Amino acid sequence: STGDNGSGGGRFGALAPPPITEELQKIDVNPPKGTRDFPPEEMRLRTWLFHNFREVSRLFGFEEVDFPVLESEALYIRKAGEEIRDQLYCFEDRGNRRVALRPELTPSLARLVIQKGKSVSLPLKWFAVGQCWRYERMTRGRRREHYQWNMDIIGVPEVTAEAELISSIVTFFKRVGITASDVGFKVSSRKVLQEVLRCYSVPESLFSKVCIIIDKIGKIPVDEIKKDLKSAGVSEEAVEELLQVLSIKSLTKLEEILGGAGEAVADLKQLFSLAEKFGYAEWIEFDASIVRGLAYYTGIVFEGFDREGKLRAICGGGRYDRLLSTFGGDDLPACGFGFGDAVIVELLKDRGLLPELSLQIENIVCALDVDLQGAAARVASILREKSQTVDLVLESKPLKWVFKRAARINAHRLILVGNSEWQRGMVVVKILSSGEQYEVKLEELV
Ligand SMILES: OCc1cccc(Br)n1
Repeated sequence: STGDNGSGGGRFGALAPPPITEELQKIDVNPPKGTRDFPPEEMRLRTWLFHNFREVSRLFGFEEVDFPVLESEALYIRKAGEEIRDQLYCFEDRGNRRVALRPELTPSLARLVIQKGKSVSLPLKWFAVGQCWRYERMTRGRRREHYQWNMDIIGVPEVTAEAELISSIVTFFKRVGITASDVGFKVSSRKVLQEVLRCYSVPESLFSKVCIIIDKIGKIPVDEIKKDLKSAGVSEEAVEELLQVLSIKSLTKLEEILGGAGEAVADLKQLFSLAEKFGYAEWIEFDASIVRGLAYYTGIVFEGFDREGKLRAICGGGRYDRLLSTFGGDDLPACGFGFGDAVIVELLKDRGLLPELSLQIENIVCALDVDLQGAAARVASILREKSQTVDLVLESKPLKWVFKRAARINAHRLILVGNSEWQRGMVVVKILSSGEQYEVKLEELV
């Protein structure tokens, strides 16, 4: 015997340690800052949204892909001073590897395309719906995760690829009831910037950095933009000309300034012509100030905006013909877009377009006697084998409870398994909307 009388005193009385009681700390039941739970109602809306993303991607002949949420940090280390770099959710794993929660999907797609190499035939039309992360100081109260729908076309140098992508987003908007009077696309090309910078002999090596600075137009004072451009190495004269050109909102005016020989004007004219053919010309407008905030864009860029000007950009994308070579691969023409799951829901709410999504269950099955629980389970299985949805009451409950649950889950009918009926191979069916009630043979239950 240990002489321990269980009082915690033990043989040596006071010397023994006190009994260890599990300190039950109440954990914080909220999700981490900037992240969301998706309880059933929110999950139904998310499923509806993603279903529309996937349906449009299917209509356009795109194949679904996905990648790890965790990627090598190296995929996102670009020296152009992007916001996405400053907000990288990165850390060193237990193998001392620098890793990051993906802030976007395009670099993963580029990595997979390189990995696949010649084993895939071009053009590739891939889409993904994936959670992306950023570590932003919560002072701005913004989220740290969102789900992005991406569609990408790899291997098509022509502007038809960008036109097709914009068409897919317009198709999505129309599916969910959004019209050209609700949203539009601002379209430009980074080649506009490139041609202006070349006129002032600004080195190509500054191109990405200048784009990232220009993308801050409207977000920080213009004097800061000018200061940043000059400290990046752009001459005062080039800065003034650049800002002038970026204020242009007409393609005709742009052609007057840049001339009609450059690729920028040619690409944009072709895109607007294709928009007419696709039937979405009323959705797009030229705006030279659009450059987007990712360093790797090289040509056409676009962003979806709400015409009331209340929300941040709904989606954005463009051409990125040089991304693969930054990962050591052979360059391939590429373009794509990202479409977040949060701003669109705010827009749908604003426009009264959120769908009515409630749980719909065809049958609630209940045993009227505890000895008939097995019989009720059998009825449930028979109905499920006929692809009928069944909520099986799993415990002995008063009928009042069953009717309340039936109402809560929007059950269409109540199947009651009672002794006298079961003895005759029957069950009772009650149509809950009408109150109609009848007996039916088990084998005839449909
Ligand atoms: O829109 C850029 C972005 C990237 C990751 C997570 C969130 Br929220 N937002």
